[in-house]
Formats: sequence, structure tokens, C-alpha cells
Amino acid sequence: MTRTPVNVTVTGAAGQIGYALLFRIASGHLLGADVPVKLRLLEIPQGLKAAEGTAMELDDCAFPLLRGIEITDDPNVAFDGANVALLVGARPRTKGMERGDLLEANGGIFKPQGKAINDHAADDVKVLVVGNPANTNALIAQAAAPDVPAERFTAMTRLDHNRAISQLAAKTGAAVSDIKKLTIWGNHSATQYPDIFHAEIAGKNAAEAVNDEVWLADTFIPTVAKRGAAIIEARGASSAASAANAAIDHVHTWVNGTAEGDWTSMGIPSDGSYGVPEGLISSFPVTCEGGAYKIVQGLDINEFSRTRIDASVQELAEERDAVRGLGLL
Ligand SMILES: NC(=O)c1ccc[n+]([C@@H]2O[C@H](COP(=O)([O-])OP(=O)(O)OC[C@H]3O[C@@H](n4cnc5c(N)ncnc54)[C@H](O)[C@@H]3O)[C@@H](O)[C@H]2O)c1
Ligand SMILES: O=C(O)C[C@H](O)C(=O)O
Repeated sequence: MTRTPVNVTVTGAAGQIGYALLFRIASGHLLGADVPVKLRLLEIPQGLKAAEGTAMELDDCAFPLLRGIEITDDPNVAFDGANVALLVGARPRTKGMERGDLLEANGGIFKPQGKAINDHAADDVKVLVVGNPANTNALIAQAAAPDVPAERFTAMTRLDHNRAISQLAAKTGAAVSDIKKLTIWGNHSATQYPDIFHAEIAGKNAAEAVNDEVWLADTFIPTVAKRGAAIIEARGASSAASAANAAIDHVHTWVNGTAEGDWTSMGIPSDGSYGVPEGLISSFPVTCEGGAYKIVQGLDINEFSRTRIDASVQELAEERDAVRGLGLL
């Protein structure tokens, strides 16, 4: 049976994450090896020529699943009929720019894109925001799309989740595939909290296996939370292939489900669970099934975790108040 292609829109398509992302979408890693895709690439006018170059390379791969590429600088065209929207393009922080300036500049991007999704996307649209500050950009886009169910707007903390698994594997000598139920809580920022208290290594509790609170507090948490800055320092540019890989993982899991006995981390609108104020887009442990996610309930949060979750959530609330003050919500 021939399947109808899924429309996948990627913003910031000519950027470095876009370059690492598009070939994997077209080769079937985003949705599945039997799911044809049509790509829509959104760029600003200065980025269109480079996006055309990337599209030429995509053509040159002769991917069997790729059923078309459209390039545009108009969000209304880019999101028309979109089933999956990957919002990667964002305004990077430049010298002398304050956090408020960054939020305002990104408001100018994510508000119109949210409106375009509201007006033109397919009924089943799923949105992943990668562009930073990802959680608050997702909130801005979601607020501009009142006709789209709020839970369809998500922010990426899967890169943090993957980083944490890798650090834990390195510390314990375990295989990455043996580590389950790790959680990133809060914001995709240096305040995020990677939680190993409910994680398992080959079925055993990870915190007990590690048994080293000093390593946890002074090495593991800051290493994961500041990994983005460490990559920038080492590479001279922010993470790209690993960010693209995490975007693929995030959507693949959302659409195809979490494995039995495991969960993942996603930035999603809070329903008030775990004391996170309703509406904030915060990272939670979630399971996915049938194209929908659910927050894992009933986890016991100890004092060590509570303080750190609260600090990151507080930062999210401040970002929300700042964009509200700018009239973006
Ligand atoms: N959430 C995460 O884990 C995570 C990880 C890595 C990077 N990021 C963020 O992802 C974003 C993209 O990173 P990058 O390295 O690809 O940046 P980049 O500068 O290489 O590319 C960004 C692209 O976006 C385009 N763009 C800007 N405004 C746009 C708009 N209004 N519409 C469409 N396109 C637009 C630019 O022209 C550029 O081509 C950054 O904000 C970065 O901080 C997030
Ligand atoms: O940290 C950054 O600024 C880039 C990105 O968000 C990352 O986590 O690698």
C-alpha cells in the first residue's frame, strides 16, 4: 500500500542543525523506514540560497522516501498542511545583547510562526522547538496558536537527556542501552536538573549504584547542564549533529512510542504535576504511546531533587513573565 507522505517543516533549514537534520529526516530516521516525507524548508531571505544548495544535495541522495522539497521565506507557505514542525531557526545571542533583548528578538520569530501554524498546519500537527531559549520560544508559539491543542507544542530537552545517559554510562562503565528512566526536569538551560534517583542501570537503581553524592552534585549535574557551553568552547560553534540527533529522537519517540519499562524527557506544557505551575513549558519524564505523551506520575521527589527542580522552574516562570511583559503572550 502506498502511504500518504507526511509533511515535515523545518525552520532555519540553512543553519548548521538544519544541515545535520534534513538528511536524516529524508532517509527515514524521523518517522520510520516506511514513511514517505515531503520537506518544507523555511529560511529568512538571506538564507534561501544556502537552503537551495542543501535541497540540491538532498536531491543528489536519491532518497526513496523523499517525495518533494519546497523552500520558502513565508511561514504561511512553510506550515501549510504541516504534520510535523521543527522550529530550529532562532536569533542567536550576540555581543552586548541582554536576555530580555534575546527574548524579544525571538518573540518576533516564534509569534508569527505560531500564528502560521495555527492558521495553516494540519489538524494533527506536532511541534518541536529547538531554537533557544527553547522552552520559552515554545510558549510564545503556543500562545499564538489558540486553535491548536496546547500539548502539541514541545521543547527539546532530549539532547540533555542523551548527554546525561552518556555521562552516567561513562561513570559506571555500563552500556548506554542498559540505562533507563533518566529524567531531565525544568528548562533547557544551565538550571536544568538531570535526575538519576529514579534511573536504572541494568535494572538496579542508578543513584544507589553510583553511591556518590559529591560526584552527582559537583560533577554530573554541572557537566550535563553546561555541556552546551563546553561544546561551544571546544568546537567554536554550538552543538549541531548531536542537537539534530536529539530532535530526531524526540519526534521519533513521540510518534512511535517509548520502549516498555523506559521513559524519556520532553519539554511540555505543565498540567501542574510535581508542583510545576500549569502552562509553563517544562521538561518532565514522559512515556509516549499512539502519538501522545503522558507525564510519569507518582515519583517520589527527595529534597535534593526538589530544590533543583524548583530553581529551574523559577527561571521558566521569570522567562514567562518577561515575555508577557513584552506583550508576547
Ligand atoms: N534545545 C537544544 O538542545 C539546542 C541544542 C543546540 C542548539 N540549539 C539552538 O538551535 C538554534 C539553531 O542552531 P544552529 O546552530 O542551527 O544555528 P545557525 O545560526 O547555524 O542556524 C540558524 C538558521 O536559522 C535561520 N533563521 C533565523 N531566523 C529565522 C526565521 N525567522 N525563520 C526561519 N529561519 C530563520 C538563519 O538564517 C540560520 O540559517 C539556536 O537557537 C541554538 O541555540 C538548541
Ligand atoms: O548551550 C547552547 O547555547 C547550545 C545548545 O542549547 C546546547 O545545549 O548545546
